[in-house]
Amino acid sequence: MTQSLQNGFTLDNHYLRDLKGPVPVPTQYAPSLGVHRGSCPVEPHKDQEIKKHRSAQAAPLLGSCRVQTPAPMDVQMCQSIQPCHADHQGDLSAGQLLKWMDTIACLAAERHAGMACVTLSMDDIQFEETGRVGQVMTIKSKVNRAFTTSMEVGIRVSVQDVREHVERLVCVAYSTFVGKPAGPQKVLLRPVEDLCSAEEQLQHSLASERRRLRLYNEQTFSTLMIVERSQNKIDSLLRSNIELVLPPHANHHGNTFGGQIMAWMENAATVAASRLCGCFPSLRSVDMFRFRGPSSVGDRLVFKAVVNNTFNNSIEVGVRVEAYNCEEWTANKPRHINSAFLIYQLANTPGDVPAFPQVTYTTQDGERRYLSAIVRKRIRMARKHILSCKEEAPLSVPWDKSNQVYLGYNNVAALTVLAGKQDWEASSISDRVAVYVHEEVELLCVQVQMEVMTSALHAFTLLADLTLRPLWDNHYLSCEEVERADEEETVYHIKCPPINGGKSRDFVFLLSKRQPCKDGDPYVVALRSVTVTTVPPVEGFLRSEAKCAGFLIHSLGLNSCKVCYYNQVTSGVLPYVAGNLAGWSKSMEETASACTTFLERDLITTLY
Ligand SMILES: CCCC(=O)SCCNC(=O)CCNC(=O)[C@H](O)C(C)(C)COP(=O)(O)OP(=O)(O)OC[C@H]1O[C@@H](n2cnc3c(N)ncnc32)[C@H](O)[C@@H]1OP(=O)(O)O
Repeated sequence: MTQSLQNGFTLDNHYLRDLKGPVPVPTQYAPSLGVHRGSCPVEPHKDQEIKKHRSAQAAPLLGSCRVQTPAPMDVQMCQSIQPCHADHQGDLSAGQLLKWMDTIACLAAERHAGMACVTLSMDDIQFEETGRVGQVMTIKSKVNRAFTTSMEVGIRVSVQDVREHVERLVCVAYSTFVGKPAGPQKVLLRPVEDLCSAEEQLQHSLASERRRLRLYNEQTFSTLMIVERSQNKIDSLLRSNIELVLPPHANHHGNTFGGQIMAWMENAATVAASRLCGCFPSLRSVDMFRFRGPSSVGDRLVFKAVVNNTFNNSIEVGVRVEAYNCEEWTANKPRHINSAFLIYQLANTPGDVPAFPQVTYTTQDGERRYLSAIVRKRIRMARKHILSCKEEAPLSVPWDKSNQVYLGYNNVAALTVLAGKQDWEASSISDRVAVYVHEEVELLCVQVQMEVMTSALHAFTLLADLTLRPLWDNHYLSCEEVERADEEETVYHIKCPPINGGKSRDFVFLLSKRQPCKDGDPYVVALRSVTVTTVPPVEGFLRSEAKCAGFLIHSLGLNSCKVCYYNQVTSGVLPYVAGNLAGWSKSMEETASACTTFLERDLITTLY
């Protein structure tokens, strides 16, 4: 049963949702020990441990204060979309949605911290749907994990047409909040405990991975910001907009409401995007809003929006927010309080090929923004795949010797199709190694090209013997031959080390190798996962799968060749390439160099 409360908040008999003011707490949600939430009773002996842990957590620490608070719960808001929330086309304005999301996330954060909190950042958001006037938006939030002084709040937004009873997902977002310090001391947060459901546990562990990504993102942003400050040129496309912060724009602590700042940013970006396109592109995603410093009533906020680059079906608009109080305004000394990048797409009407006008740059600063938009697109793509953690249907096919011809053909054909894909984007290029990525809707592939000073046949011989791979690839702990069907098809069992605190993994691969049929054809070494009854799951290893991977080796002359490695990224492979895709690791380049060195050494003679 659900009761309606003011401002669209609801309180139901499963979750305490309205956190405004002193709402009576049902006994099962009380923070006292020994009580349980939902179906997760606290065992008596654990009860003592938790008590000890909590009292330790509650002790004040040097230079900080520690707050003891009730366990975190879902907070939920339902809003009926009114004309005042919508744009001129009757769609819910993204700015209004951002305000609701920020409010609801803040309430979850404040419940966990037991004190006033401020938004530090809101991560990338991908909007899957929009809402229309008359529909109902449901926005839920929950603290997934508290770190030291910051905590991650997960936000889920869905929309429902009440006549249809079908709820559609609008977006999932993650905000970071910190306790609002009363003085110079930072507030240390107690950890999130009593993770009952598998989903809560999953989100708790994923939160630290997401944190890693956002802190890495922060470094990238700061580098960009340093360049921006040092170059004081304004591109012709840059548009400025000013807002005066009035009392209705403040939050419940008297600072400028974060949701309002995001809504103004979205407005500035939308104006820049629609002026460029001459139509109304829709906001599809946002690259992290980072609240760098506070602003308050009376500040003038200047929003500088510029279209950085246009791609095949999207454009990126950068928005920078500068705040001035009266004195700063006179002295022309702004405070940089926020920056974000917003991605727009044209609505796809059937038969329409969306086309964006090309952006050209005329200044050095314009060029920097143009190029960094390309880099951000790649990082965004990587983060999307890393964070989506999609469950896949089983990818392995049963290995059956009687079906060897078909399986081998299938293996080689899949690699040939993968290699034939167009639109590979360069990710890193050095003298002898180049890494490329290719993305389609649900598909992410990587390609590593190496120039090797050895004959194509020599490289093929070494690469087609997978038992040699641990000698140059430190992603391989070991590789054992399981079954050699004939000269061309062999099944191997590979064990891989754990990465980034994950589990060790193992794979069972069918390797199919082919010599060129005619001059100019490449040598082929194709790999895909198979299931073999003689290799059951191994304790301590997570059985993982690869759908399509392998090498194409092109001869460039007697003693040189180009080796191209391809991999269609699956959830089992992703942990090993995630760092590369997001830009914090160079492991692919390092492995490629090790491979080149290995192929150029005359190992055949030493090993046989
Ligand atoms: C009703 C909705 C609520 C609102 O309207 S709030 C109004 C809008 N927000 C604001 O005005 C806040 C403005 N910002 C600020 O005042 C300061 O930046 C703020 C939030 C106090 C933080 O300042 P500092 O403490 O100096 O920041 P810090 O560098 O020491 O980091 C503190 C914790 O944050 C983390 N952090 C840094 N950059 C991050 C990022 N990009 N994304 C997520 N987390 C990030 C950092 O690791 C640290 O966390 P931890 O202590 O390791 O747990």
